Amino acid sequence: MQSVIHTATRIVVKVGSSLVTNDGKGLDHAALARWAAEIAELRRRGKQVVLVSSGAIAEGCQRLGWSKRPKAVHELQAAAAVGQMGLCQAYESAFREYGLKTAQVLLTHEDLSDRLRYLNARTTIATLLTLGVVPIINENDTVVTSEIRFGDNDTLGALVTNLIEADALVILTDQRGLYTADPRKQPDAQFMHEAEAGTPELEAMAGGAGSSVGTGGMYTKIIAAKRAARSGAATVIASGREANVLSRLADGESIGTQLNAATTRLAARKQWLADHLQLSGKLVLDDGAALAVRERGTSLLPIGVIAVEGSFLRGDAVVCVNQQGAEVARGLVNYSSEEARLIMKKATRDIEGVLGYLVEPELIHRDNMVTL
Ligand SMILES: Nc1ncnc2c1ncn2[C@@H]1O[C@H](COP(=O)(O)OP(=O)(O)O)[C@@H](O)[C@H]1O
Ligand SMILES: N[C@@H](CCC(=O)OP(=O)(O)O)C(=O)O
Repeated sequence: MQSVIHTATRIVVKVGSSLVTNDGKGLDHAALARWAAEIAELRRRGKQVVLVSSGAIAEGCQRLGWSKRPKAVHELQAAAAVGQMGLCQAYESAFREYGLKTAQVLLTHEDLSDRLRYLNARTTIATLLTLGVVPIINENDTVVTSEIRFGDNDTLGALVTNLIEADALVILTDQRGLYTADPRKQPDAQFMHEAEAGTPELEAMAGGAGSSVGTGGMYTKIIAAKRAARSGAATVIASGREANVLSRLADGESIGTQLNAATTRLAARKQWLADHLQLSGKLVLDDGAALAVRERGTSLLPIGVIAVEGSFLRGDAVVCVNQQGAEVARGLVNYSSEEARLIMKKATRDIEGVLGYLVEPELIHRDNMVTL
């Protein structure tokens, strides 16, 4: 089997607390340096990489001299705030060695469930990737309450994979990959090289949280793979201590456990936009725009829109129809209906003059649109 990472162009790499903090002993700078070197190598091969890193709470506890992870939420939040500083600093210097800039992105559940914030997060991360920056993502632990936390970063990694429509999620952990049972408890458990993500048999294989510093265990990794598969991404669970793990995966070497998505990315995205989004309005396209969007999959510019119907906000889903009323595409719109009415039929360069600001050059970016 050739690893999916060989052909993947956009990859989310998640590293867990136990790895990042050397089982809670403090930031493992040597490991961070290794991953930075590897991610730099992936970038050289033309791949875009987003890093989801845990470790803020564990590092914060270490810096505060707490030998045990506290139970109280406010203490966990304080520890995260202290530790996140250390994480950022360490990643920044590790990546600087390879001439790469990093960006800190802290997300909450609401950022991914609210459509406007979703669109903003998606656009910002895409922009960072285009600029050649490595986004380093963690949960914004300081402001979230226990009921709405992702809690473990496996879930966050999967949601980021969905958010940016990555081709693959790589979860680096302290085990070689997935076994038929927790190898800490059952030493005779069998190693699994490949499986389909999201099957009930797979969920049965994972015990609870494994290490004392991590929170998820293998169960959250399996659920993460199921979520990632919804946007058509495969998940690889592998050891972050394996030498050159990322570049070897990129060479196609089969390392760790690969959990494949049953659906393709394109099919998943069409399904998502077709099923789950309530349409808030309609844009009527002129013949040229309808043709360009449908045949060439281009972004929709304001100049190609001749009428705006309904009331919607930036980030809402709208339907695009041709002058005969036939549906051409659906997508997440960058401007509200009020703004869209002002800028329709206008060239992109005129948007700023009309509105006094430019949010995006397109009314709907091609990445946020599916043609039917
Ligand atoms: N079926 C399984 N295969 C492999 N590891 C498992 C399995 N079930 C439970 N585990 C445990 O999950 C742990 C990894 O999860 P966790 O400690 O949360 O890591 P991380 O901090 O990397 O997210 C392993 O050390 C292992 O003990
Ligand atoms: N946001 C938290 C991560 C939570 C956590 O422990 O995640 P993980 O180790 O991936 O199971 C932190 O930075 O400490």
